[in-house]
Amino acid sequence: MAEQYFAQEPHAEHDIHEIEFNLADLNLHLKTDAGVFSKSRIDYGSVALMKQVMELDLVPGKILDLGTGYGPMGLMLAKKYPERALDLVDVNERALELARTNAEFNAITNVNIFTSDIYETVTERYALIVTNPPIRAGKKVVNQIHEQALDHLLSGGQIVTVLQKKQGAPSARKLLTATFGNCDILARDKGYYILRSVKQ
Ligand SMILES: C[S@@+](CC[C@H](N)C(=O)[O-])C[C@H]1O[C@@H](n2cnc3c(N)ncnc32)[C@H](O)[C@@H]1O
Repeated sequence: MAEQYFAQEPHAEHDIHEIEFNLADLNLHLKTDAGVFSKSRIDYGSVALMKQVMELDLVPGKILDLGTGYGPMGLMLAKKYPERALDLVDVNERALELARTNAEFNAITNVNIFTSDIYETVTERYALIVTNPPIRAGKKVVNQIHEQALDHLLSGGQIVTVLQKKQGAPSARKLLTATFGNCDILARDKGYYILRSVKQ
């Protein structure tokens, strides 16, 4: 069976790619590799999510990118909010190493990049949690990411997530609504739903 992108220590032979991520007037130059999610281009869902997130008003506080991969979302937010601290976490060590390299290469210093299985090693509360959740890791993991966000957000903090309709966006919306008492669809883009819940 092919190795999954959420393997903790991928063994796939290295295949370094360099890609650009441009959004608004911000630019990132990113290295990707075999064994990590969406190595050839920034995932469509991640771009769709980021377009919405860049427009949000946030309460003061830190930002968490849960399942950061090689860092496209968290590093872009770090550039947008140089005055905020960000935590970027994943279980895939190769992805985390790339995210660290990418932070350094883009001269980004306001990020802390570390291993966390879902929220296992996350101790803070955040103004914003962004996630393009690991659908292939299974519904249980995706549900935990959404449900447990409530305990890791500040009052007024928001979680923004992206799922395709066919990969469970409607049931994720139900769970988020049950957990937070609210869940907006910020955008529908080619079958991707960008969902946002706010901690009251
Ligand atoms: C759909 S990818 C998104 C990656 C990146 N945010 C992007 O936009 O390209 C989901 C990420 O979640 C990570 N992941 C899988 N299971 C996880 C878990 N239990 N805890 C934290 N991250 C996990 C995967 O390794 C992968 O990097």
